[in-house]
Amino acid sequence: MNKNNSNNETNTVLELKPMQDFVETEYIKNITNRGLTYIKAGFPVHFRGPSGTGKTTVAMHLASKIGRPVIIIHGDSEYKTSDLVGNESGYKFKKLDDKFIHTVHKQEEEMTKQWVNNRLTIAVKNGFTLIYDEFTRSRAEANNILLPILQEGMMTTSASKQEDYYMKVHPEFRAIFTSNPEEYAGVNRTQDALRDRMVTLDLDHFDYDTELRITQAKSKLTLKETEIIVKVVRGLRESGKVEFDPTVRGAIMIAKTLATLNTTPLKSKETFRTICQDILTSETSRVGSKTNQEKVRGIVDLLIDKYTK
Ligand SMILES: Nc1ncnc2c1ncn2[C@@H]1O[C@H](COP(=O)(O)OP(=O)(O)OP(=O)(O)O)[C@@H](O)[C@H]1O
Repeated sequence: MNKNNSNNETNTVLELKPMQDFVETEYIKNITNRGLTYIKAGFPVHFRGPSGTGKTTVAMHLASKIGRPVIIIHGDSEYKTSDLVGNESGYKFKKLDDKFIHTVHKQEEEMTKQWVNNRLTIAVKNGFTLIYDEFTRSRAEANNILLPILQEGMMTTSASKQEDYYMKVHPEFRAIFTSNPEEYAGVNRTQDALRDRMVTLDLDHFDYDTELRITQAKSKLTLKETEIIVKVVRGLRESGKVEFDPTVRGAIMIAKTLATLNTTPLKSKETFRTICQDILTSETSRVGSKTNQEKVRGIVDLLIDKYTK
């Protein structure tokens, strides 16, 4: 295992196994198969969509289908190219014992700077699958290094003075990207240039069947009880009156909280109401505006009455 001394993160190589409660509906199969087709054709795939639309999960699922070891990078505005590629870090000490002059045991310490590979280099060199989650969060200057990798199959380790200045990308190297368009701020030429070199698949909130099955898989409530939760969450989303759409995460949180309390929407409508109000106002109004929260409460109340009759 390699350590990145500059920020103390671990360059973990993962062997992805299928997720235990992974839900594979027609929608998920379709998006995964499309992704796999482009990967097989040699193109990087980019899953783009708002928060909670399953980008990271689909990326991991696709990576597990590719079947190679996986390296994950999470986009970060603080990243420099060296955080992706690696840098010279610390010193390697080598002690020399001069055995020829027996009377004088001369000891020398030879110091050589050590190159520490970071995750991108490890993936490119060994032909691993790279998942670059939320890549647009990193600055364009840091991501610049990806252009020749995706375009020419060549990595230029210009951030260093290491010997192999140009490194050929391993033929089994594959890259999967995710991004959230809500976070994509303004004109950023490198990010656009990168996007031209990948196939972007847009994800939206899950269809009813997928959202229902994911919520049920995570909570183990019955299908009938889970349906009520999912209908309330979708009803709020489809009302078009909220600041931020509630996601499958809201439905999962409500269902898991009810399961922990050993109750259900039909067993205790009032507990269900309180939990929905708390979780859904929290998910949909991020600045905590009272007017928005009141609006959400009103819509949620009506939806609960409608679906728990
Ligand atoms: N196919 C699936 N099977 C089971 N659970 C899933 C599936 N897809 C998504 N989920 C669950 O739905 C939630 C949201 O998914 P995920 O984190 O992949 O979305 P995302 O679009 O990457 O979100 P964000 O942009 O906020 O990171 C997670 O709790 C995840 O475990």
